[in-house]
Amino acid sequence: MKLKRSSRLVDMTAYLLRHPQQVISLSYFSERYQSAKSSISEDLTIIKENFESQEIGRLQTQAGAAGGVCYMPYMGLAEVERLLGTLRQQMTQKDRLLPGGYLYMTDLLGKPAYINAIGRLIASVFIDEKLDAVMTMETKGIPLAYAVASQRSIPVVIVRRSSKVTEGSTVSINYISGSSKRIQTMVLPRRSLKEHARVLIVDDFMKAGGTMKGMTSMIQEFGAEVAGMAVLVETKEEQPKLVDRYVSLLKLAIPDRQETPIIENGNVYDWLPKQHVNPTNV
Ligand SMILES: O=P(O)(O)OC[C@H]1C[C@H](OP(=O)(O)OP(=O)(O)O)[C@H](O)[C@@H]1O
Repeated sequence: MKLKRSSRLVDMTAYLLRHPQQVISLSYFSERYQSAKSSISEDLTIIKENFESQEIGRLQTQAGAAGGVCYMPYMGLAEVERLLGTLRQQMTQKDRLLPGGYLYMTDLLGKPAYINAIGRLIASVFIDEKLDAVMTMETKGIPLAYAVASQRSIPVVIVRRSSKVTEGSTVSINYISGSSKRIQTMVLPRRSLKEHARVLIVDDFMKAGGTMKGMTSMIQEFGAEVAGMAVLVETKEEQPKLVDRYVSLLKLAIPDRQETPIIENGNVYDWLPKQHVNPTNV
């Protein structure tokens, strides 16, 4: 389709936003818009400058025959602070505290606006990491895993508590879930991960870290690698956790006999890549 530059810029931007982390050749855009590569290159420079000034993401150019341009989403610091502030405000409600030191978050995990923003933030933290898959443990971590994976155009791998005849042969490991101090089982179909795959593990909540530790063991069973670990909320108690070097967006503290949870920022600011300057007020 032959478009004038302003329409080309809108269509190209929409195309890039719909194909995160995918290398798109200049030839593709040149044919799509029936325009010279030099015009396309100028267009991409305009988009890149706007993406970066508006903190929407990076537009990386890759040289060579298989080269092209790749949109890598990231969330700017101002948006990070707004998102964490909103989540803290939503979670600091008296009736969210559950027996056993849990926090009711299912309503928040079910809101696309929240879960997609949380996915974009976690993807921002790992923007410089090569990732082949996102792993989570059924059930509440699943929306979060898809939100992160969609920012990187990579698959989600869901670990279950028991094997299903509909998933073929499986690998099964036992782990101690710190929450319940009981030996539990994790199961993953053999087809899920290739050797040397780099896997980001995400979950909605971390108490003792046993579930996260179990998933790292599962990844090792497949000869794959843990590229990182991220949770939406960790508990301030149950320290030290059974894993270290994980990212947490928020931290739950439960003061004695107080019914209202205290929600603080987790360690995410320590993990944000260099283009985010750490705020002074956290
Ligand atoms: O750090 P740990 O002590 O291992 O606990 C974290 C677990 C517990 C909880 O899952 P559940 O609520 O048990 O299960 P589901 O997500 O299926 O509701 C949460 O989603 C993490 O997976």
